[in-house]
Amino acid sequence: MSKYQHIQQAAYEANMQLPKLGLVLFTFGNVSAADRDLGVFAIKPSGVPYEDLTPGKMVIVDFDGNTVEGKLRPSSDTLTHAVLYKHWEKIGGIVHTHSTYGTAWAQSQRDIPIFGTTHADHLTVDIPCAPPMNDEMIKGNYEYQTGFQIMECLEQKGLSYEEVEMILVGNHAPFTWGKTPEKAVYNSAVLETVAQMAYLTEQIRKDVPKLQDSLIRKHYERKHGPHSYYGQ
Ligand SMILES: O=C(CO)[C@@H](O)[C@@H](O)COP(=O)(O)O
Repeated sequence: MSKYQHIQQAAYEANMQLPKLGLVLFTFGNVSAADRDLGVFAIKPSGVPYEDLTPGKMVIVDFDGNTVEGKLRPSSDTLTHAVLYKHWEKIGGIVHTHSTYGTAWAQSQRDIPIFGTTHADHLTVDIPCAPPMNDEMIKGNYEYQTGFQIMECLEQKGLSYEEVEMILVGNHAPFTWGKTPEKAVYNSAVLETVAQMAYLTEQIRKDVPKLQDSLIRKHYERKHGPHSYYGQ
């Protein structure tokens, strides 16, 4: 019996939500669940179809990206997860998907504008898109660099990872996180829904005005409590 079975079970259950929510195809994407006291996380094995997953197949990795337990190769995005767990002390779950609308916005290298209250219920700002990697970063370790691409984008925009729990990585796809893997999965579904609504909104009308700050504040604080607004 693995001493990590609690996070293997949590990672397995969260991974199985992705195909159920229509957020992944075949073996795209991955979810991890961390135990911060043990300094490790359980992550989906690379290239394994969701229908073949079991809790025991989740690979245990430390926050430096070293495999601690497991026979299978951890996800190819493991180092991105490791960088974020190492630098963001309050997160316990990370999701990466190639969900259609979120990935289309990431490929367009655009932030997803805040057009409506559905978006404002979850964030008070546009969903950020990290600029694509430069040649220098690409020469390095791609997945390791993606973690820094994500952190640097939030930092440059003056955003906190505890308030904005989702991002698009330019030319790649969405990453989301949260205190738990369940919250990270929830955030991935919210991102995909908001991405689809924003795309369709721009199809209906090109010059769409963004939601006014007063309504963003009203909606966000109604859901998250007074003085929780952090928009720009
Ligand atoms: O981002 C990508 C590929 O661009 C990965 O999420 C996707 O192919 C899944 O890879 P893994 O099976 O997790 O190694």
